[in-house]
Amino acid sequence: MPSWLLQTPASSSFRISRRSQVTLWWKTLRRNNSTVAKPGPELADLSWKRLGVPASVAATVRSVFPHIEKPTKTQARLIPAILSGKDVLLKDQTGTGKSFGLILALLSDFRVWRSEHESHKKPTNPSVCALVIVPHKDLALQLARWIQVIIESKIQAQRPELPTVVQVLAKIPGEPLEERLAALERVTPHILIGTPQVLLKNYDSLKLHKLNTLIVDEVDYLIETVPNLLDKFKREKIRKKIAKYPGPTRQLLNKILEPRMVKADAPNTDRTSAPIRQPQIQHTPQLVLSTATFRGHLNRFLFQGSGWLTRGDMHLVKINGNTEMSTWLPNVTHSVLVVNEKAEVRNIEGAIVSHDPLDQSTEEGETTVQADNEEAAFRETITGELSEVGLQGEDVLASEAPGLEAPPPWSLGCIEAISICFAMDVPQTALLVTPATHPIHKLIKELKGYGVDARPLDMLSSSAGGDHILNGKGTESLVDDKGPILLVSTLANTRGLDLPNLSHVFVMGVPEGRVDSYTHIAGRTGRFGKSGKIVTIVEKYEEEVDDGEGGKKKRVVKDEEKKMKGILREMSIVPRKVEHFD
Ligand SMILES: Nc1ncnc2c1ncn2[C@@H]1O[C@H](COP(=O)(O)OP(=O)(O)OP(=O)(O)O)[C@@H](O)[C@H]1O
Repeated sequence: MPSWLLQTPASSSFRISRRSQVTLWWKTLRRNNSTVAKPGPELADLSWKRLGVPASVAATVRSVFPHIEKPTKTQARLIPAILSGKDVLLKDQTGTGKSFGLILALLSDFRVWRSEHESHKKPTNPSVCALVIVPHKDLALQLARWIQVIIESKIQAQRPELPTVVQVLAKIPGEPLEERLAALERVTPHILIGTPQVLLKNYDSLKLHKLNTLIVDEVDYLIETVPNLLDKFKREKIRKKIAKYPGPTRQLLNKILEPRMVKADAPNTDRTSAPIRQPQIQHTPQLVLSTATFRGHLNRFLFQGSGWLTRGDMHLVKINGNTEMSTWLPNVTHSVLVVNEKAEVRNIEGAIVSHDPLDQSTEEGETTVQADNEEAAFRETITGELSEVGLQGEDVLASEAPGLEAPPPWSLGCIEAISICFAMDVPQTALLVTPATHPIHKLIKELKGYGVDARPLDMLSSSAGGDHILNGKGTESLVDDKGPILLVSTLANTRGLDLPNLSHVFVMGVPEGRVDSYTHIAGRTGRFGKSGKIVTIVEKYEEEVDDGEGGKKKRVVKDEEKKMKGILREMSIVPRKVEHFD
C-alpha cells in the first residue's frame, strides 16, 4: 500500500428539475436579491491566475493533473466567490469539478494560510482555518489526496508537512480513531476534512476558534429537510422529528454558526419580523454549501428556517449551473432491465434501440411521481445521516454472521442480468450500486460464482479503489492482468466519488432517493465528456402469499418498472435497449 495511506497523521510528527422547478429556483434567487454569479462565454478562457489561484498552485495543478488545462465554468465562478469570503451556495451538475474547485480555492485562500504569513513563529493558539464536511470517509480521503498531491509535488519549492496542511477525521476501518484524534491534538491542520458524526462527537477537541471557511459538500444529503409536496400532517410530523433529532451536520452548523443565529433570534427593536443583520456578526466563518441536487425545500430551509444565512444578501453568492442531465451527460446511455418471478429478464417498456436525442416522447399517467420522489429523497437523506460508512460496514458484517442466514434480498435474475452485461460489455472497470440493506460480501460471493471479479469498493485497498485516488489520474491501475473488475458499493458510500475511468454503473433496484439518487449514481460515469452506461436492474412480479392469518392468500405486487419509468420520464431520459435481452 502506498505510503501516504499508511502514514496516518499519528505516525508522522438535481436531480434534473422540470422546467417549473428551475423557474422556481431562479425566482427564489431573485426574491432573495443576492449576488448571482452569471456565466459568460469569456469564463472558459480565464486562467487560474485571474481567478485568484496563485501561480505556484496553478503550475502544480498543471504538472500533477495534466488533463486539467483550464478552469471549468463552475470553478471560474466558485473560486473567486470563495476567495471573496462571502457565503456560497453552489448547485451544478455531477462531474463539473465542484469538489476539486473547493479544494483549489482553499489552497489559494490567503485567509486559510494567514497564520504563516503573519508570523514565522509557531502560532501559540493554532486553529483549523477550513473545515470540510463530507458524507463518507472515501470522499474525505479523496479530497485529502488531491491536496497531498499538490502540496508534495516536486515543483513546489517548499513542501510543508502534510499533517500541518490537511488531516482527515473519519472512521477508517482497521485504524483506531484515537490515533487520528491524537495527531489532531499534536498538530493543528489548516484544513480539516471529516464526516459529520465523528466531527460532532469530537467537537470539543476540534480547534475551530479561528475558522474562516466552513464547507459542506453533498449538502442535500447531509442536511435533512422537509419535502414540499407531502401532505400537511406528514410534513409537520417530519418537521417535529427533525427538530427533536437533528442530524449531526445540522448540529455542527448550529454550533459553529451560533453567533449568527443568536443575532437573528434576538428581540427585534423595530418590531418587524425581519432578521437583524449587523456587521459585527460577520466574524463567523464563511459558509459554502455544494451539491448537484440543491432542492427547493433545502433552499427554503436555509433562508427561512436555519438561521445560518443572516449576514445579508451582500454576503452571499449563488452559483447555479445547467440542470438538464440530457445536456450535461450527452454521452451517457440509460438502460433498465426488468426481472420477473421466473428470473426472466427483458428491457423496460419503451426502450429504444438507438439513442435519438430528439426523441423525447413520454407516456401518459403516473402523476404521483414527484410526491413519491420528494418523500423518498427525504428518507434517503435520513438514512445518509444515520449511516456513515464505517457504521454501515459493521452492519453488513453483522448481517453476515453465521447462524443469521436469511434469503438474499435480490433475485437470481438480477445477478444473472448483471453478470451477462458485465461479461459482454465492460472493458475495464464498472461500479455496482446496491441498496444500503444489501449484504455486500454475500452479493460479491454470488457474483463471483458467476465469474465476475467483484470487489468491495475500498479506497484503502489499492486493488479495489485506492489506486484511483493514489495516482490521482484514473482507475487504469486497478486492472491487473485478470481482466475487468466490478466495484461494489452503496449510494451512501459513492456520493461525490471521482472514478474517472468507469465505463458502466449497474444499479440494483430503484434508488431510494429516486431522481436525486439516480442523478448522483449516474454522475459517477460520463464525467468530463467521457461516455458511460447506466444499467438499472429492477423487479416486476405478482405473487400470492399466505397472509399469516387463517391460511388465506394475499396478492403481493412489486412493480419497480413503473417507478423507473417515472424517474426516467421526469429526467427526460429515453431508455436504451440492452441488446443481449431482446
Ligand atoms: N478544470 C478541470 N478540467 C478538467 N478536469 C477537471 C477540472 N477540474 C476537475 N477536473 C477533474 O474532474 C474530476 C473531479 O470532479 P469533482 O469530483 O470535483 O466534480 P464534482 O462536480 O464535485 O462531482 P460530483 O457532483 O459527482 O461530486 C477529477 O477527475 C478532476 O481531475
